[in-house]
Amino acid sequence: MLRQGLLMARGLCQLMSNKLSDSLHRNIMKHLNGNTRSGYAWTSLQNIRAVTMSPWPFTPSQPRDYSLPNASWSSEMQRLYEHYNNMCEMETEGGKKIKGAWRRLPSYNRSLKYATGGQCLSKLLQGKARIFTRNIEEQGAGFEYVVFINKQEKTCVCVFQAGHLLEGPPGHVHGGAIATIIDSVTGTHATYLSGPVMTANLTINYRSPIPLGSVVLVHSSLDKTEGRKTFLSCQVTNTDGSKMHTEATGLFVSIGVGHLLGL
Ligand SMILES: CCCCCCCC/C=C\CCCCCCCC(=O)SCCNC(=O)CCNC(=O)[C@H](O)C(C)(C)COP(=O)(O)OP(=O)(O)OC[C@H]1O[C@@H](n2cnc3c(N)ncnc32)[C@H](O)[C@@H]1OP(=O)(O)O
Repeated sequence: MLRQGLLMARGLCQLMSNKLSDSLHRNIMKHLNGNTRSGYAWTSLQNIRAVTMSPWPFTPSQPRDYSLPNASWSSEMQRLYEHYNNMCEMETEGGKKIKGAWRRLPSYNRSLKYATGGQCLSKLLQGKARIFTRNIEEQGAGFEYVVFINKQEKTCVCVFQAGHLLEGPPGHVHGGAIATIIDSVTGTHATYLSGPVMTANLTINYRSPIPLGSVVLVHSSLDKTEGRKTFLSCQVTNTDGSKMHTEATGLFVSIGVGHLLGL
């Protein structure tokens, strides 16, 4: 089972390798080609692909990239998206690459078929597994967010608009939803830095409530790495940075394919 998982993961990575050259992909390939401690390529794979990935392993059509603007995005959300997007590496019409420190991470709503769904689910339900933050179909109702990574500074920022289905205290965002976006952003950041990881510890201080429907920034930065451990800090602020909503620290431990396959 482990060998099969590794072979499928490696096959998929190779399919993508012509078009993928970022460090996240290199990180995953390094792990797949290395020992079994970190030999799988779950959700990270589709999250690093932009529009051109082919062939897609689930459906004949391209999957939706949830990190792109949609009609539910407020003008503030759109403005911040453009702000960071304008600092990303870009290709001009002449095919020339303009360097930018930032990179937008595409985001899809499911993991790789062979590495998701959970051993406790029937085959039918395994196919229905969806990423927690991307499973509300109504645009704007749940988590609207886009993640940008700064390769040079090893930092990460997420522009997050919290929809009406994330209510906790009246008119404000649920603490669990805040924890979810923090876990997702820092988990993605840790994966980008260290390859496949799982959250071992997340410590959260809620400083001020986040109004439902507002846009906030989720900043993640690397504190240190120690062997298999990646330590990150995270702050959630309003969009001009004048108000601290939430502070967190996270520990992410590098894992191998066997960990998720129950081996
Ligand atoms: C995260 C990946 C994201 C991928 C993103 C891809 C791109 C984006 C795609 C889609 C976006 C979605 C993003 C979602 C993100 C969500 C992430 C989650 O929510 S993960 C689910 C919740 N977490 C669990 O369920 C773990 C459960 N725990 C475990 O499985 C194990 O405990 C594990 C793997 C964490 C460690 O187990 P061991 O057996 O491999 O290793 P041992 O020896 O126990 O620990 C290694 C070192 O870490 C320390 N350690 C472990 N746990 C610790 C803790 N809680 N506090 C402090 N230190 C701890 C230990 O003391 C040890 O340190 P010494 O090497 O001796 O120095």
